[in-house]
Formats: sequence, C-alpha cells, structure tokens
Amino acid sequence: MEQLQHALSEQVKTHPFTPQSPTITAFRAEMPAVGSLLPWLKGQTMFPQYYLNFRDSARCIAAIGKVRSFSSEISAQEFVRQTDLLVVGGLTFDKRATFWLPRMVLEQTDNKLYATLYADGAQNPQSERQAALDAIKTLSNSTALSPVRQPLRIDTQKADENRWCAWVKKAVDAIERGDFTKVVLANETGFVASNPIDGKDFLAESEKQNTGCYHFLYAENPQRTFVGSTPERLFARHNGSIQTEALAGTAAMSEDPIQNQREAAWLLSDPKNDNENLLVVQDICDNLANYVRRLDVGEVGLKQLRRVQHLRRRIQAELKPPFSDAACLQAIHPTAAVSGLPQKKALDFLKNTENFDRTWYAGTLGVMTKNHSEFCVTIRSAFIESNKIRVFAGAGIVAGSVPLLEWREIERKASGLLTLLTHHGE
Ligand SMILES: C=C(O[C@H]1C=CC=C(C(=O)O)[C@@H]1O)C(=O)O
Ligand SMILES: [Mg+2]
Repeated sequence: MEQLQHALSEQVKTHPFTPQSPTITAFRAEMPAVGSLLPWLKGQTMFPQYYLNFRDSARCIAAIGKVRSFSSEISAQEFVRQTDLLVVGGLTFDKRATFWLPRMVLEQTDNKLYATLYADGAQNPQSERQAALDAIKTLSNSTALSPVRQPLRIDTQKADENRWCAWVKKAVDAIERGDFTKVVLANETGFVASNPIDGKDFLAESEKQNTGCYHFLYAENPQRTFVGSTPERLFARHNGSIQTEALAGTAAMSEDPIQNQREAAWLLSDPKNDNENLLVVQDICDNLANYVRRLDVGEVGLKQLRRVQHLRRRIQAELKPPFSDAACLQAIHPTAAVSGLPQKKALDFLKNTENFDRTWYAGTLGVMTKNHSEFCVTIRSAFIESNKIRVFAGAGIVAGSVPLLEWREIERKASGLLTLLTHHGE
C-alpha cells in the first residue's frame, strides 16, 4: 500500500488544481494483488463505504467517500458515458436509485491491485487538494478481521410461522382466482447479539463459507451496514452483450452428498419449481424484448450453495445500440425472482401483505462503466446496526405452493447468513 501512496501523492502534488474546471481528475496507481480488501475497508472512517466481490471472476471492488452523486440511473449513465469513469450504487427494491463516484476506489483482479483517487475540478481547489491528500492517507489504514461467532437471541420477526403460512395461503388463493401467477413473499427477522457485529468481519466469514456468490456491503454511515452474499446476477454487460439469468426454484443442501443428489434430482423434475423458474424466464425475456436484437435462453441447470440449491437458466442477449444500462435496470429490475408476475399486480399484493419496507433487500447493487457493467440482486442480505442484525429471506409463491414448505425454504435461505454467527466455521 505504501507503493500506491507514494505514486498517488506524487501525482496529486504536481497536479495544478485549477479553479472552476468542470472536469473530474482520476489519479491512478497499481501494485501486485494483496489478500482481501476487507481489512482495508474495516480500517476506514470515510463514508459511504461500498464493496463488491464478483461471483464469476476474481474481480473485487472496495470504495470509500463520494465525489459526485446521482439520484437516477439515467444521470449516472450520462456521467459514465461522458467521462469514461466508474460509478457504483444501485436501486432499492422499489427502484429508488443511488449512484455515486467514490473518492477512492481499490479494484483487485487476479494479480493486480489498482487504486484510483478522484478529485472534482468544480470544487474549491484548495479543499479538493486537501481531500485528495486525506484520501491517500487512508491507504495505510487497515484493521485486522476478527471472528464473528457469538450467541444470538431472536428479537423481532415480521411473520412467525403462522402468519407466514397465512400470507402464503392468501397468495395461493389470489393465484387460483387468477389475480396473478406468481408473487415472491419475504420475511424480515431481527436478532440481538451480545456484542456489536462488524459488517466487514461478517462479510469476510460469508466469503469463506458462502462460496459461489457475489459478496456486497453498502454503508451510508457508520451506524448501519447492508451486507450479503447473493447467488443471483441481475445482469452483466460487456459492450452490447448482456448476460442475465432466471434463478428460482429451491431445494435443500446439506453436508450429505447423497442427500444433496436426491434433492437435486427432485428439484430438476418438480413441476412447481420449474414453473417458478420459467415465470422468471418469461418475465425477463418479455421485458428485454424491446431492447435486444437476439436473445438465447440456456438449458435448466443447478446453482448449488451451502444451505440451498436453485434451478437456473442463463439468458444471453445482444442489445440494440445505444447499450443502455439504465434501460436494462428499468426493464428487468425487480425480476419475477423477487417480485412476481404480472409485476404490478404482484407488487400491489406485497404492499397489502408484507408488514415491512424491503428497502435494499431484493434491490440491486453493482458498478457501471462505459464498456462493462454488472449488477447483482441483493437477496441473502441483512442490515447490521451495532449488536442488532435484521435478516431477509423470500420465496416465490406459485400455484401448488405449500405454506409450510415455503416456510422451511425461507428459514434455510436465512440460515446461510445466520449460521455464520451461530455455528463453528471450518
Ligand atoms: C427471494 C429470494 O430468493 C429467490 C431466488 C432464488 C430462489 C427463489 C425461490 O425458489 O423462491 C427466490 O425466487 C430470497 O432468497 O430472498
Ligand atoms: Mg422457491
């Protein structure tokens, strides 16, 4: 990190910082890859903090501070197109957009660590120079990660087993009446731990145990951290190609490989779960239709995780120019894997049934650049506030859904995060 500090300081020292220049300056430096970026992030006091460890590559981003903010996906995209810089952020479940250009971004790939420091020419030159120098100092801050295991006590639960089963029954009745074909109900469960839970420690443990996922963290301030490990991609775009997927339909996973195989065989042949998945395929394909010139849906496969396994169909499409991330976000988020179909009817049902605000749960977080953007779906997630944690889990309800089985499904999904605190790690 000293190497990065030295290289960036030299650039900042010689930069003119002319008054009232409208442009953003990016100062860049690189060094060989280090281990996890989480100890660095844990050592920071600058907010907001953002972290995204990608699912299918070694790429990982950790960012602090904010130089510019954008309250819509369109304005974020315009900025990215004009400047060729990166913005991070996303949309809540109900599509409220928050994007920003961070002060400092660390980006790690297979073998390199890149640091980029941004300075805003539209600000006062003296204070911008100082802010840039302050950001460089953060590179030497790092705090060792600690174990997170500790006793938990259940605090509040938006739906207990009985209430959940009543919600599912109400949904199945509405589906039978023909109000909609699918709705994804969710629950929020709050726990109290004896000591404060550190979001970075928690996420580091999740990276170890919940492999095959995107790992994300978003903290607007020191009081509250949104974290999670999701198996689900919203989309990844490379120039005009996008890759998305229908991930829905669930069976159990355990430490018994024979049992897991039995569950997998059942999942692959169960019509209720296949329907759950196909409705997501239909939803994504219909919503992308106006923006693509070719679209392919892959064969059904399995996405196996530590506590659950899912049906997955990959979807690959060629966008019509001008390859708009804002259009993709608006078209496919929230997918029928987290909302329902038809969407408007399903969302009305959720508003009248769920007794909590989902905010960032089942939203989307990612990064946007001119040529490459990627967003994950923020399920398998939780809010951490000091010694309290609120965990979210949902399940797609379709014709034939059995309330108690859907209860077991959400309990298993939530256990992916909860067992990090309560069980012995490997
Ligand atoms: C809504 C969630 O999961 C979705 C993703 C995969 C499988 C799902 C299911 O089988 O119900 C859900 O659609 C969640 O974990 O909160
Ligand atoms: Mg399901």
